[in-house]
Amino acid sequence: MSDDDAASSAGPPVRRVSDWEAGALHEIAAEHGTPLYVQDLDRVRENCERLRNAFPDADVRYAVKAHTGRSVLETVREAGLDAECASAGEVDRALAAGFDGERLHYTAVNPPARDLDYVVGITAAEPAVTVTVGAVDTLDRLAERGYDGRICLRVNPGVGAGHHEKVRTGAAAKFGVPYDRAAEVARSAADRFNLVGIHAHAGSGIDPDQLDSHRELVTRMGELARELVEPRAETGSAGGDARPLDLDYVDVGGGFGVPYEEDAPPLDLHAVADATREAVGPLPAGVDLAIEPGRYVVADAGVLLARVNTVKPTPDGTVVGVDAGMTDLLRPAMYDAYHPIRNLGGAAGATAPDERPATPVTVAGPICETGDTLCKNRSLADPIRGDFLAVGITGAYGYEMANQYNSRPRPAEVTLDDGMATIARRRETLTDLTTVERTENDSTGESR
Ligand SMILES: Cc1ncc(COP(=O)(O)O)c(C=O)c1O
Ligand SMILES: N[C@@H](CCCC[NH3+])C(=O)O
Repeated sequence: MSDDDAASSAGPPVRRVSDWEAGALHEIAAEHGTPLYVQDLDRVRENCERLRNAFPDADVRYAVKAHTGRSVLETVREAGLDAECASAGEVDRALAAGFDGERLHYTAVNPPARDLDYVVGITAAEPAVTVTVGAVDTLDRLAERGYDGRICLRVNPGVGAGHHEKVRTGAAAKFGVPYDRAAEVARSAADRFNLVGIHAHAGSGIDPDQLDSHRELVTRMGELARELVEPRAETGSAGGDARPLDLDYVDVGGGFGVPYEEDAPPLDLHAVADATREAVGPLPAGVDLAIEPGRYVVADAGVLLARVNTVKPTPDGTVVGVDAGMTDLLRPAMYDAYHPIRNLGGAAGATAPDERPATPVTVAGPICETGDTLCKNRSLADPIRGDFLAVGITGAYGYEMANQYNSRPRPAEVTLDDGMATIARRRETLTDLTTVERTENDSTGESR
């Protein structure tokens, strides 16, 4: 089946910023103010369905870090996906959104003691939360806490991919046990814990031209799974240990890219799925394929609405000041990431944006940093003070990376469900900025 066929049941392969209904966004912005994230749960559902169509035989785990909002987690759970969590906080959110422990995978990267204590603690009540471990020290720290639950071994496959060097994890030494030690560490882990799987993740934002790296990673993981489950004596790990292990899955990570540029082609998910199955090769009986996409599920389900407050001609071109900046959407400042921007109009008495000339502009936020721009020298329908701008493809790693730098309260978020807008996360207030600070009457600061 091609992506076009799948589209009939799960919508088009990507939703562009031009596909959003301007009138509806105007109404939402007028009611809730800006900056404001809007997340469409119907689109999240479509994306889940598209993934399940493309990978019907795989366990699909949503990488919660992309968007942790409760209604998004509930939507993903109802769509039948499991959850991959990066911290105790994400596990807690997923449980609160109704995921059963057995549908949760906690990927522990240099985990703080507090996170391990939490997960070991809840495992008494939620026996099947799986902890994915990428270092022998982490195994030891779990054993010290009496953990005897499900373990997955994170492997560093030595091959990475992704939209920016800062998000290529597959070859970064921080992540996982080096590939050539993985079999030995897996066998010793199986002596102490219930080892159920192996895992690797190439990185985030894998575009069509990086599929070779994904393929290489998957090939290595398929080979490792066979070596562990169906060892031949001569392929035993160091010391000649060739005991067969009993694994449930090989998780080849997430990272499926979405097109941010207006003219970039969408990933052909069915081609990715075919390449994945071919690269992993024949898996031993009882071993399933697992994937853990985040961005693909939520990115094009979201837009960020901002309002133009300043239009300034300068010798370097027109600078359009808006009320959303790098504290609301960090990706352009952090990765030079491109997000499409559409002028929705709305300035009092002004003509509709499609009747205005296109002008090259830099869109800058309210933060006291030169890098606080959402785009540079981009052609937009001539912005006028009072217009609303829609910044597209912000549903993944948008609100999640928002912060309070410059003492700016985080923005609000509205979800759309069957077109109905509901406030999902209220706008922070100035009071929220200081709620964790010690006061004169509070000697420890810990009770608040
Ligand atoms: C371990 C792990 N799994 C899954 C993901 C999801 O990546 P993406 O949102 O690009 O699909 C990430 C993020 O890079 C990750 O670190
Ligand atoms: N935060 C990154 C993705 C990193 C995913 C975590 N490993 C982004 O916005 O593209």
